[in-house]
Amino acid sequence: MTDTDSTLHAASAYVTPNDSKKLQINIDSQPMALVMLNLPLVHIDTDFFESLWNKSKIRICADGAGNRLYEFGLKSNCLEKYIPSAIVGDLDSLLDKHKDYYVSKGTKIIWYKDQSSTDFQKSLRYLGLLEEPEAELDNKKSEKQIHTVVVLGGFGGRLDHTLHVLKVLLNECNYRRIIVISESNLTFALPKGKNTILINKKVDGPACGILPLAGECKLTTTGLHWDMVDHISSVTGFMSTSNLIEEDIITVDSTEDVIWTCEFLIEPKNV
Ligand SMILES: Nc1ncnc2c1ncn2[C@@H]1O[C@H](COP(=O)(O)OP(=O)(O)OP(=O)(O)O)[C@@H](O)[C@H]1O
Ligand SMILES: Cc1ncc(C[n+]2csc(CCO)c2C)c(N)n1
Repeated sequence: MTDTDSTLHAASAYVTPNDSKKLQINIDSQPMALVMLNLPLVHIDTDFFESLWNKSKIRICADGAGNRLYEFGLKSNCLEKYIPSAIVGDLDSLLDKHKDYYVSKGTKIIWYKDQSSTDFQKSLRYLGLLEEPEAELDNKKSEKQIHTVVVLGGFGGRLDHTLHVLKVLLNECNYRRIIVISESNLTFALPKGKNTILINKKVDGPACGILPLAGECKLTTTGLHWDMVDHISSVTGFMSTSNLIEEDIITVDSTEDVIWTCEFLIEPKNV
């Protein structure tokens, strides 16, 4: 289905429960880690949240996200159900009452005091430590397992934080998959070269954009309403925003790492 040298992205199938595309490709092979950021959880469908939570092997709250999770748990009567593996950060936002509760339930509190990385970066740093193979056993080193990170709440709120999350997606895109789910978007980085994006029109689109935030690049695409052929794109020059998804498979060939973003809507049940 795809060129062998093309990077396959099946983000919406990966995060959506019971997506039939999962049957076609083995996208569940990478374990999921959930990283929650400090933004309101009010917009998220509770069934969708539960499915993400259950699929995740590791659940990390970035500092103040611990407060959000606590309030969400209290309001939806499932405080005990959602106990994070760790709360990570400089811990200037986490309330003592919430910290004490989660500690009593087994959550690890990880304090990184530096003031030059965000709590999102600190959360990824901690995840990296968890991924380190155990000490050698019988002269065999267990293999390092890289998680796909699903981030809840990356955008909206403060613009500096929002841009910082995008920067981190670009920084990490040649190392691990990170998928950001925000109020109405699904966003991830495409490493330079050929990319194939599998679309589920029930939840993805129609609006989408390709953001050349790592610098000027040349783009060739298929499957979009306004496709590009060797089109120069940059933040101060031409940038493809308000484009539309036409096909179930989109291809993007880029000379630089870029951000892919599309509308994403999980219809809440019982509405
Ligand atoms: N208003 C916001 N808008 C967007 N993202 C946010 C916002 N507030 C927090 N975040 C995200 O959630 C993470 C954890 O939030 P928290 O408020 O604990 O962060 P912080 O890094 O201490 O921020 P600050 O710069 O306010 O000290 C941040 O690293 C950031 O990625
Ligand atoms: C030039 C420069 N600008 C800003 C910060 C501050 N800063 C960046 S990330 C972070 C942690 C937020 O929790 C803080 C305080 C710095 N250190 N250096």
